[in-house]
Amino acid sequence: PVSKKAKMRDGGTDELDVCQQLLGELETHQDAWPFLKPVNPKSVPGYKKVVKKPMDLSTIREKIANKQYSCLESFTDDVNLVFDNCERFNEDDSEIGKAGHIMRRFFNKRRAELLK
Ligand SMILES: Cn1cc(C(=O)NCCCNC(=O)c2ccc(F)cc2)ccc1=O
Repeated sequence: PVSKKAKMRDGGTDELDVCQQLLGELETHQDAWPFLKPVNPKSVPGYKKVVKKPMDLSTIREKIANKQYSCLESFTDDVNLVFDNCERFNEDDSEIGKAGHIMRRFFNKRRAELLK
């Protein structure tokens, strides 16, 4: 496979490669289940009022496909939005709250590794 160093040859495509690599790893993580699809406001009372900017991994996948991310930073902002929304709405010691913390730590670790 392409070496990590080569990944950071030039801005554009390489950053997009890193986004796709990271998103794939988030989607297949065992604790990703709360974040795979948009939260259904009908089945989660209060969510619509509390969470002003909903975001989830399938929406991020769609945005990548539609070339809506200009750089790794704009992609990172949406990933962080997923986990910030989660912290806002869920107790830290709840199942979904714990999954959010695990997934955020995993994302930050893998992003740092891929940028080395
Ligand atoms: C991020 N967030 C999610 C929920 C939530 O209830 N989300 C639906 C989870 C139900 N989804 C599954 O159980 C599932 C999904 C995919 C899969 F492959 C297996 C199981 C509530 C508050 C909140 O802040």
